[in-house]
Amino acid sequence: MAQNMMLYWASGSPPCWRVMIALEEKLLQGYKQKHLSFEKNEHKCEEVKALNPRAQVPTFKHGDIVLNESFGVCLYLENTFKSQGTRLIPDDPAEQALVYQRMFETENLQQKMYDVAFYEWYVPEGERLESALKRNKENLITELKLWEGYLEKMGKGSYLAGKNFTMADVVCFPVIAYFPYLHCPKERCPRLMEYYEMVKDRPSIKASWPLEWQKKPEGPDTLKNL
Ligand SMILES: N[C@@H](CCC(=O)N[C@@H](CS)C(=O)NCC(=O)O)C(=O)O
Repeated sequence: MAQNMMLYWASGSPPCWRVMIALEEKLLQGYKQKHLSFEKNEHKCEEVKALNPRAQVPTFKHGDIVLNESFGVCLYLENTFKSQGTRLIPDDPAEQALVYQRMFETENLQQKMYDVAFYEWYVPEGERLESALKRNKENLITELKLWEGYLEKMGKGSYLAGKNFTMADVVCFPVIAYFPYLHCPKERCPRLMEYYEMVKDRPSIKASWPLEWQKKPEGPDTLKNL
């Protein structure tokens, strides 16, 4: 089944990681894959460009079907292989609504984390402002408080959208994993860090753990002063 799937991916990319977790959860191991290096600009190759006009990863193909948005790939896999592996989107309307809510809210957490963690990467030297970085940090702290509140409300041992591991966890875990990796103080998000500890050894997550992180478990300390 998975042999006619192809994933173009790069290590450490949260969008790629979430697709890989979904593939694992849906028992689609054995898919074809190409690991591309950002450093070598391999994601800009003609093979990817032919499928994805933005030349980004993940780029995913199943037979003749091409999908290159990570949330889209995750939803496609769940719908196409509903009864295979972990059920990631519940049928109950209220539960389903919460899964979708947390899934798409992840974009906020991801962007606000990037705006601090990768500020120097995104903003050329002459355009950097202390005041902008400070504002980005404040925005990220406010966002983290929301997620802390969600976990607090659901109680200890809960996943992001309730008592079961769902698509909300598939898409958000790779973003949450960046906080300890980039040295975010635990006090900023103690509940998220408890959640991280609970989920990090799940087989789908371990099987897809970023290769660079395996070699060097600590990343740069760009979230240290949050
Ligand atoms: N909305 C896309 C975003 C994909 C994306 O931003 N990919 C990044 C890696 S995390 C990328 O390919 N960056 C290289 C580039 O844009 O040149 C998704 O969720 O799949």
